[in-house]
Amino acid sequence: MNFKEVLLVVNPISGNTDKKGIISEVQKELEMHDIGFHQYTTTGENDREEIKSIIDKKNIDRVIVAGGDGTINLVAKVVKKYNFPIGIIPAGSANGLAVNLKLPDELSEQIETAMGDNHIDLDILCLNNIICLHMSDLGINAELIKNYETSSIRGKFGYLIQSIPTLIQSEFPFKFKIETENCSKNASAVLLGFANASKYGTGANVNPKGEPNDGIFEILIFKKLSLSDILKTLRNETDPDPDFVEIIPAKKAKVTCVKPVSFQVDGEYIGKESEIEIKILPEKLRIAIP
Ligand SMILES: Nc1ncnc2c1ncn2[C@@H]1O[C@H](COP(=O)(O)OP(=O)(O)OP(=O)(O)O)[C@@H](O)[C@H]1O
Repeated sequence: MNFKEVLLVVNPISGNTDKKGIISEVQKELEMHDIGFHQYTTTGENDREEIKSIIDKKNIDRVIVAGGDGTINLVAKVVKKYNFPIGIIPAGSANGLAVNLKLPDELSEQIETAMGDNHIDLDILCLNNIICLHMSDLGINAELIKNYETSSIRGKFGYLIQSIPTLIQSEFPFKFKIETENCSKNASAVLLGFANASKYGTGANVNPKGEPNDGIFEILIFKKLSLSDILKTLRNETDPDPDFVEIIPAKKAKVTCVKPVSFQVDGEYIGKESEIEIKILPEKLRIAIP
């Protein structure tokens, strides 16, 4: 192992699960290899500043994140300036990035991967100056996340409960103008996705050709809510019907909304937006993979 000091960043609320088992296993493994163990528990406030300060003061040379996509995104904002990889112990409600990176299900294998030498240099999308590692979207999914964040029930069940009022209240379809380096078009959609990977955290394979390290992102125009097509994506069928989802690869793009539309990045609700500028940052994020 070519690192000496590890910071474990733990989100205590993510996925509505207790993280004591993860913390003790990571600590045990590091002690066995004579590697320094440091822990930071997120509070939801000033986490970036606190993490940066620990990395600098303790000469941290690997960060392991135990949380969901929102926590990984938070850590990425700090760590992308440093040269070491981050390891991921998936511990969120829907671990979209972990699903796409095919991280193992067993904690012992997750720890082994997080401390291993294999890595991927992940593209980092930037949407209106907000970084995205996995999936962002405008429309009904962001409305669902907004309703989830204001409710008291966490975890997957919380999302399920919010899906019905979200469907009833939503004013879809939303109208957009999409401009990329290659095309300009108007679109009407239930959801307009910006994908740096192929799957949502549910495992729905909505962007079968998407790779997280190819220097390209995909704009996904979901034209209708179709249960049969959603089930096909969940069954991992890799040939989506163009009447359900149209996919536009791009290196940069601008999307203008006819009316402001709810917007989310890596599972965090941002707000209602009228215009989104999307590009890929020149720097990459190094993540340990199996
Ligand atoms: N101690 C804390 N108390 C409350 N919120 C926190 C705390 N630490 C982090 N957060 C919030 O957790 C969110 C990130 O959660 P993450 O996406 O990693 O997991 P998740 O299980 O997908 O989350 P959620 O249950 O919200 O879907 C951020 O909004 C962050 O502000």
